[in-house]
Amino acid sequence: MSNLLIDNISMRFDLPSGGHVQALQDVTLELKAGELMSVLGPSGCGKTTLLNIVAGFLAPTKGRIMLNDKLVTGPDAHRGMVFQQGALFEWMSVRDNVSFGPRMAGQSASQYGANVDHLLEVVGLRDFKDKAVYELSGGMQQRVALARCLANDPDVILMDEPLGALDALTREKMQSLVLKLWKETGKTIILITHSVEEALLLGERLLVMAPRPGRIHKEYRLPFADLGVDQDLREVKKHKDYANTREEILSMIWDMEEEIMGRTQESAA
Ligand SMILES: Nc1ncnc2c1ncn2[C@@H]1O[C@H](COP(=O)(O)OP(=O)(O)OP(=O)(O)O)[C@@H](O)[C@H]1O
Repeated sequence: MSNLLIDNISMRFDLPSGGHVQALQDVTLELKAGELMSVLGPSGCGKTTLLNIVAGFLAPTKGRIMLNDKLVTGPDAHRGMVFQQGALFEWMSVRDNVSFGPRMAGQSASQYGANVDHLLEVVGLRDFKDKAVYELSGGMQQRVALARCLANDPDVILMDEPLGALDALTREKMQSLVLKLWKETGKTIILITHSVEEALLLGERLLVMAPRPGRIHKEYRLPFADLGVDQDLREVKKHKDYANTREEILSMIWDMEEEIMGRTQESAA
């Protein structure tokens, strides 16, 4: 099982105009195998940059990523990504999308078949396996994206606003599905979201980041994700600590955004 270490990461982007953006500054985090961390913060605080560095798509200017005591030097199958829009192969069937990774890894149909069928069952797509992706709704496409990621059996799943494009009801159903998959597979998950409610419901650990430079502002350990595995999420929201924590985080992010606006207006004046 995986242990993920984000070790003193900084990321500076040099701009063609000559300036630079300090997207991340001294970010250190450790995730144990099977932990689910949600990440929140105002726009531009470095959430996506951090996820891209953990995935190995970007090399940090300082620090390192270690997975199971091995240095991450580029993308590989140990870390799977799920994006806001599924990045699926539109022309392939649902089943071919889900089995894509194992096929590319050289597995035969008899090797991957049972697991792919199991995953299609778990995400509720058994009866849609022969449909083309373009025939599916947005929520179903995200189910395919989740199953496709799991078919590669990554140690860590990185999700960048995976439910952000869905309508409210579908989003709620998918939040329950993410919790179910988390418990069933025991995967380590980092999930970026702009929704405070979603971060509360899905984050066993919840990280609030601050901008300019992007850094860790505060971390919470919360009971709601565990409760949501067995309970209706609407019931979980009635938990005595839910509303207070929600208010606290909302005003924290509101204050950060006010400060950014203030700074922007000062520099424009
Ligand atoms: N390739 C790049 N070149 C220059 N600047 C970049 C690059 N990628 C990101 N940035 C800057 O780094 C900062 C962090 O960006 P990032 O996309 O990681 O933030 P975010 O918190 O994910 O934002 P959002 O919530 O809007 O998606 C921003 O100021 C962004 O403009």
